[in-house]
Amino acid sequence: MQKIDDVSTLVFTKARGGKFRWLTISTLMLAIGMLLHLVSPSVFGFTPNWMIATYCVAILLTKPSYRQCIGICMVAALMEVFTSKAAFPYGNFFSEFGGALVAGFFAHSVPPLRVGRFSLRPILTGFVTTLVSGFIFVTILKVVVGIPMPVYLYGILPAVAMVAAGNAAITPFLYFPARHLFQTMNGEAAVDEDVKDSDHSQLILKQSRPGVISIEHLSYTYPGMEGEALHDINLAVEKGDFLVVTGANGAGKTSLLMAMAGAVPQYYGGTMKGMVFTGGKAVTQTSISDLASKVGVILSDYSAQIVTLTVGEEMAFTLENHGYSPEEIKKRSKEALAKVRLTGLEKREVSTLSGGQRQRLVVAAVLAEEPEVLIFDEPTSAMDPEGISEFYEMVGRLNRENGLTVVVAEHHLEAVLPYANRFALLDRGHLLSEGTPEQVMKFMMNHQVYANAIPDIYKAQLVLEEEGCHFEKPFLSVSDAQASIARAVKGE
Ligand SMILES: Nc1ncnc2c1ncn2[C@@H]1O[C@H](COP(=O)(O)OP(=O)(O)OP(=O)(O)O)[C@@H](O)[C@H]1O
Repeated sequence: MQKIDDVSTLVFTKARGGKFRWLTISTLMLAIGMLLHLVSPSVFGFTPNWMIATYCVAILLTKPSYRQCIGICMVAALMEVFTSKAAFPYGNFFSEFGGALVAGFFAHSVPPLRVGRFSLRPILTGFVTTLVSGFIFVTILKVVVGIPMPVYLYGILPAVAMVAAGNAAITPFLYFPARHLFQTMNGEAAVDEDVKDSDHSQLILKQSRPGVISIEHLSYTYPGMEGEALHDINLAVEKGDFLVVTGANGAGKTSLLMAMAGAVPQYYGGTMKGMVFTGGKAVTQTSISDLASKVGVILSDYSAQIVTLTVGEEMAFTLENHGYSPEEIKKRSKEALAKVRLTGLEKREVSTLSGGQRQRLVVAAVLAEEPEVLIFDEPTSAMDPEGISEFYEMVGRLNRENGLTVVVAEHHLEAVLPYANRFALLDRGHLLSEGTPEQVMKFMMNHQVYANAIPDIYKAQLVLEEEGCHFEKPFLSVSDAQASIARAVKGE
């Protein structure tokens, strides 16, 4: 174990990909392989092994772990066993086990070996994997069926080499279009064949200051992007804080929130410098699902987080996956629904709820997991002014009464700032100012950065102060202003 004292020098790279990207891509590739296997076109008189070629492509595209490679290849072997005409088809399980290790090795440890823009790796992977897998298969066949040695040596082994050569030819023909297709579907940088994932498992990383979330020298670049979305951010979120993060479009608010939840870089991939500690753990050393039980995230597109038909089912969904008993699920659901004022709606169909109620349902489902921190990414973008006030009244209550730490990315400052004790301003990936709402608003005003977003009521206070008035508290809401002006008029 290596102890790292200065996290500012740490660099973490990860190829983009959700947890199940390898599974979806390999399923698709194997289905294509099966289809081609059944149709069996031949190349120069030899029938290539389409199943091996397609799993090589899936493994090269997604770089799954060795265990996942074996999983993919066992599915391929099963398909081969069902369709094989060989005397001992079960040999496929052994041969594809070998194939999985070889293809995994090429994906993880062999560089792309470029000739111009063209990578030789798919050719080599197709050839060597087929050679090794084929050798294992025919050798098992020889032992089990009793093939004579001369036939094995001079007939079957050369045939294996020919099939391997055929696979060397077809693998790039499958690989490059598939790569192009996934890039088009997922964005330019979806397939990062040259990115070698960092491994922090052997490092001892210590948070340098207290806080449920500590962001230390964080810089982050999305996969395939040139510029940094976040640059050298240092920010700590203490237990019980209500932190609002603001900034113009593209300032980096969502990226920062996703870094707090570990989705950056673990889900999005890319390159991260520095470190984020959430719940006392470095995000690169904790799985996203572990982080999710500590940090609940409500996305701006909250509807995408609803996966079931009724309110009760939605509440139970994640808890069931965590293995809670039916009694515990019922208790947690009831408590969480009460916190968001949706008591008694368990039987209601989600489609009959209003937008605001749906959002509160998503909050309740997250609350039922009893996280320490709630993260909201621009939660009010689709709400009317009344809905916005009601929403922040609820979030403020969860913060004050339930002791939940809250982080919100928000443009509409008027409704949220009365509940916030901390405020941060981002501008083109830089944290320009951080402190109390009053300190940061003064900074925004003085430097004219995103000053249009400052609530009018606070601007009115600044005008009055320029005229010589003095108020003890900042005007964060109309009621703050009324109370302060009333006290000033009475001369208190
Ligand atoms: N998935 C992605 N891949 C590549 N670049 C991205 C991705 N998401 C965001 N970016 C880029 O990162 C930068 C910061 O974006 P981010 O979404 O974090 O900003 P934001 O402040 O939340 O913006 P908005 O208010 O518009 O939601 C922008 O330049 C954006 O184009």
